[in-house]
Amino acid sequence: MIRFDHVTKRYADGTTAVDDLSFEVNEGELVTLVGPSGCGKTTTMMMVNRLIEPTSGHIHVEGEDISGVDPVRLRRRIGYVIQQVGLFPHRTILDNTATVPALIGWKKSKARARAAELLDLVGLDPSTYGSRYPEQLSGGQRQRVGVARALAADPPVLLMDEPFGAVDPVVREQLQDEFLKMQAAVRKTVLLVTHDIEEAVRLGDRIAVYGQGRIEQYDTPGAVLGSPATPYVAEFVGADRGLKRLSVTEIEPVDLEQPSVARFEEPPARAAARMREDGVRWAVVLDEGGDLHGWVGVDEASLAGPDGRVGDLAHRMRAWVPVGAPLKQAFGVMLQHDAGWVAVLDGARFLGVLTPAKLHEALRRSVDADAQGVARDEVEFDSVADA
Ligand SMILES: Nc1ncnc2c1ncn2[C@@H]1O[C@H](COP(=O)(O)OP(=O)(O)OP(=O)(O)O)[C@@H](O)[C@H]1O
Repeated sequence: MIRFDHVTKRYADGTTAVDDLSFEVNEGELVTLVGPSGCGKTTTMMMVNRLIEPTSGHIHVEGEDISGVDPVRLRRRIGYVIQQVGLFPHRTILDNTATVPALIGWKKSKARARAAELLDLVGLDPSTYGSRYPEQLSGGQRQRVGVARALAADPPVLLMDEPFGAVDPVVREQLQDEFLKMQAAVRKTVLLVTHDIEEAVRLGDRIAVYGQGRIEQYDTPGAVLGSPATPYVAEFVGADRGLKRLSVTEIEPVDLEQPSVARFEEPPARAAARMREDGVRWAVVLDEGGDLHGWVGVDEASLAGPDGRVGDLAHRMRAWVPVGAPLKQAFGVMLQHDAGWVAVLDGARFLGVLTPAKLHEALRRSVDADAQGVARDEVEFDSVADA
């Protein structure tokens, strides 16, 4: 979708900002360009919409060599979001958002309807915010308008230069979440520049880690954090990359342990006998369909009368997460509830529990899976406990 072919940019003063760069961004993919100040990220991005011309090499967008495309026509296909947003101060939010559709000749009513739709998409109610002026919005809200405006003419490609850089960390995280949700719906091809490795990891399907004018590693967040290609990348992603990796590694069924099970309808005494046999203090309570109804302790099940059902004794399971959630979330839930494990659910269905040992194993398994280029359940793995 976007392809760089041996692209070099040398400025007039001799600075080589980008040095023989080749990489490709697939359709619908969000690629983050991350690296220290002055490494050439913005130059890379601005060559895509021809605000900067390469010294040599070729860039293709949607299969077309852009050096032959009229820049104005090219930019209509490419939304552009920058940190300073650049809203027109004397135009309403609705008119600001409708700028590009109006420029390319849409009827005013159609352009405004589209703008209202986009404002809604970025979480700003057009009936409240549409008639306001930029100075009447918070920084975070202005940033959202910037995103809405860039999407207004429905361009296939979106370039974003530090789009969430100007807001505080809490708002930034919120904007990132909203943007990810939106991207899941609209699936644009996105190049996003950031100097923040956390942001790069959080947003990118793939990350390009820049050294001086060059990409040092181009891979998924998991792979970059798990197996940095060079000492430079390792240094850049930081010593706490194991922690960062927790937030990009999803819980999979292969990571889970199966605890003792007590059936919802069975007599408590029977469940208690089984728990004693298994040498455990508690069991999860499941119905016939495998849905989770909480947990029950061995002592209370032993003490219950002969007529009851396990289901009547079940305690609510507070420590749980959905399958596919990041390991970091599971870890957070464990700490929050001071629990030694968390239940993992697929809807209401119980899949197993994640323990700290299994969490560690999942992390190691995902590092190996990325290094070997295979799925996580294909990794041959000797756990510490087996050794
Ligand atoms: N017009 C210019 N003339 C000369 N050198 C320039 C020009 N624009 C940028 N540079 C230099 O090119 C290099 C790359 O700049 P670029 O803006 O692409 O970096 P960046 O990675 O986006 O940095 P930042 O994160 O600070 O924005 C830097 O050394 C910069 O000083």
